[in-house]
Amino acid sequence: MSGAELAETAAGLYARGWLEGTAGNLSVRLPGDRALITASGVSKGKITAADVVEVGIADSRPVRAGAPRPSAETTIHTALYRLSPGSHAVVHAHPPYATAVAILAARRGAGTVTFTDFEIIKGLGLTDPSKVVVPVFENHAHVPRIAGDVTERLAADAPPVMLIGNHGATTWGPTLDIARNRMECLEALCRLTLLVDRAIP
Ligand SMILES: CSC[C@@H](O)[C@@H](O)C(=O)COP(=O)(O)O
Ligand SMILES: [Zn+2]
Repeated sequence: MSGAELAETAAGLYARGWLEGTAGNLSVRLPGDRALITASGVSKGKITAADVVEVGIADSRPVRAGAPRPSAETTIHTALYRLSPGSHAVVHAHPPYATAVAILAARRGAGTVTFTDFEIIKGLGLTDPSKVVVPVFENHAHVPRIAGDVTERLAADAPPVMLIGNHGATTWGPTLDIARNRMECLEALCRLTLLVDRAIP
């Protein structure tokens, strides 16, 4: 896995309008309990090899001195790698429909959003694709607090997708392509739900 693969996937998501401004962050797991993550505050539409940072999964800190500042959401990525040893990539984006659902869920104080009987649920790779309960985490200003909530609340059998209230979505999986596909599936679920006006508690 390399910075070039992160850049290519990020550019694709940016082109879809899911990473406006400097929004979004992507990472891949590296050997040796490390991860390669996008730098903070740069346009993910045009990142280069200079805009990715190696961090430790245990401490979320850059491995090398003088590296660019890693994503502000590094602690969420590393929490997911610690919770899910089979996951090798994490994608965070602000896709419009998923973000709209995250806003509605936060307004209603909903800790989960349930999607039922959509064919696209199968794209999440669940054992039972008839229904998916997506956790919604509070968007604390201090991001490590969100990571703490993820560590505390994410069940062992949780789906590989989550929403952050008033903010966006994060997905993960065994490869970067799969984590990106899951983001597309979550966005489709949110779009369909808003189109047919169902599912939000
Ligand atoms: C455009 S502001 C968005 C940020 O606050 C954050 O939510 C985000 O997605 C990107 O943060 P970053 O630190 O660049 O990885
Ligand atoms: Zn974000």
